[in-house]
Amino acid sequence: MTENMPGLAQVRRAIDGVDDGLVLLLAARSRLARVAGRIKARAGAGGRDEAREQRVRQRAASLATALGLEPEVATGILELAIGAACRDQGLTNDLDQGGTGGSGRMIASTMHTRSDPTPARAQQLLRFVPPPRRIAPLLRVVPLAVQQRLLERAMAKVLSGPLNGGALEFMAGRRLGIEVSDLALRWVVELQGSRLVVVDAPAEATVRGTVTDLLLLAGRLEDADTLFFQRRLVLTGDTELGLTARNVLDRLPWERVPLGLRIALNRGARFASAARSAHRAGGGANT
Ligand SMILES: C=C(O[C@@H]1C=C(C(=O)O)C=C[C@H]1O)C(=O)O
Repeated sequence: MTENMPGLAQVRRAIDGVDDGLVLLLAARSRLARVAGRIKARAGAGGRDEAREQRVRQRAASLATALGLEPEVATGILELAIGAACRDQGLTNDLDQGGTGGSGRMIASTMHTRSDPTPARAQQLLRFVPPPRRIAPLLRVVPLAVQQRLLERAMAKVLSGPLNGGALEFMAGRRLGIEVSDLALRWVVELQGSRLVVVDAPAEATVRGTVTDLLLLAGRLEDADTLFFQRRLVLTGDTELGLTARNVLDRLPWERVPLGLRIALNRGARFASAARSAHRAGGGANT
């Protein structure tokens, strides 16, 4: 059938050549990463370098955009390459409890869940977990005041360091919206004194995302840049306020968040993400 299309065979041969080149380049990258790993190990500084990984992703996304390629194509391939390089160096994706990285932060990578595949049986069971949009109507029976109090308490816990250290001063009198799209939840928070409170007023800037992506961000399993690049988190309204808030959250001293909460967020995010993958694999959409 394809032989009837003039020129197609030649173009496909050229595509094959490019694909071979891609694989060759990936093999070369893998060798170089191994050398980097050895150099770091010799210097006694083995471990993942989150900031470096972030720069790698950002460079690829910018170059791809400049070349008219979807940035996700480049970052997706690099994400796989970085994950493989880390596994090659024997680096794990687990919670960083102040170990090798030096920064004490947990490693953020989209590979966390993918490099730790969910066993087939668990995958089947996860499909029975209702997707968030089906849980949304149930949440509506939770009184608004209760929801607000829970959110205020969670923010006070997670953000106690920046709140007491004055890092959130820029939020004084400003109103930031948080929208969990698939749960149909929406809050507007404002800094009053040293407390973030939920208010009943329009937001100046809003961050919107699914519960799974927001949990992945809060649990540091994915970083804000990746989520914004991939438009899984969307910022609307006053961009400056939104970006400042995002940057502060990005620099959040994770090691100061109570360990129990860190683990709960991490587990919750992994669970939500695994359930989403199971739904997608099962043909579910928008979960
Ligand atoms: C290769 C290195 O090790 C890891 C792998 C990276 C990569 O594949 O680009 C980047 C940072 C490190 O987490 C390195 O430190 O450069």
